[in-house]
Amino acid sequence: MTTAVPKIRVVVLGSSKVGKSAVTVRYLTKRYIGEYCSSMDYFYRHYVEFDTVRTEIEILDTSDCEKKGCLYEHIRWGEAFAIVYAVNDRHSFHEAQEILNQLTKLKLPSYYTSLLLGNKKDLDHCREVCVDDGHELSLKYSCQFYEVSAAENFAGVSLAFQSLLRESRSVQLLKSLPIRRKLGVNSVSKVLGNIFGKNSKGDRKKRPSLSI
Ligand SMILES: Nc1nc2c(ncn2[C@@H]2O[C@H](COP(=O)(O)OP(=O)(O)OP(=O)(O)O)[C@@H](O)[C@H]2O)c(=O)[nH]1
Repeated sequence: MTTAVPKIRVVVLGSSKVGKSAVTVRYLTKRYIGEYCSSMDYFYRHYVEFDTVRTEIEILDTSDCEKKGCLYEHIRWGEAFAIVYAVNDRHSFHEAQEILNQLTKLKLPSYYTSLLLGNKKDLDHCREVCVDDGHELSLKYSCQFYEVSAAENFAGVSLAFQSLLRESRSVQLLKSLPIRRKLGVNSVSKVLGNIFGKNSKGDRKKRPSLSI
């Protein structure tokens, strides 16, 4: 009997021209491509390995979905979300906040994971959004937060996507556990500890590796 390959559906959202395609392609290919055809959504399929388990990743890099009116559809489809803004564009930060707001309204109470990504960190000289604003917003919506530059390097972008995927995979594993009775607080902390790398005494275990 063949076991199904686990799958994570990722949606990349954000205002126009913040670098959604740039960060997505940087993550997938390590390359930076300056210009993309706007007004198109791009769909990618990609595989990563979590603790020797091959996982299929589907990434939807969206474009102008507020104007096209397909935000709702994209939010319904995805289970992990990267919300991108540009640090030199205050308006894009407000739009990111609006998307996080919509996510909360449309997705809860089902599980989803989200990542707030401040792109174009290299344009520090014309910054309109400070790091603290990003942190604050991520705390408000309980999402991960990274500032990156798709133009300048691969490492930051890769780390951000890996964290989002790892959290999403952990949530999937938790959901798939055959819980027949209510777990006590200790049991829940044990399960979380196993996934996030702590044992029940609070000692940190070696983090499982992720190769892409
Ligand atoms: N300086 C700088 N420019 C960037 C960076 N990332 C993307 N850009 C530039 O920003 C512009 C928009 O990038 P895209 O990746 O097309 O942005 P997008 O959000 O996918 O755009 P739409 O699909 O039209 O909404 C391009 O000119 C990129 O070269 C970055 O990290 N730093």
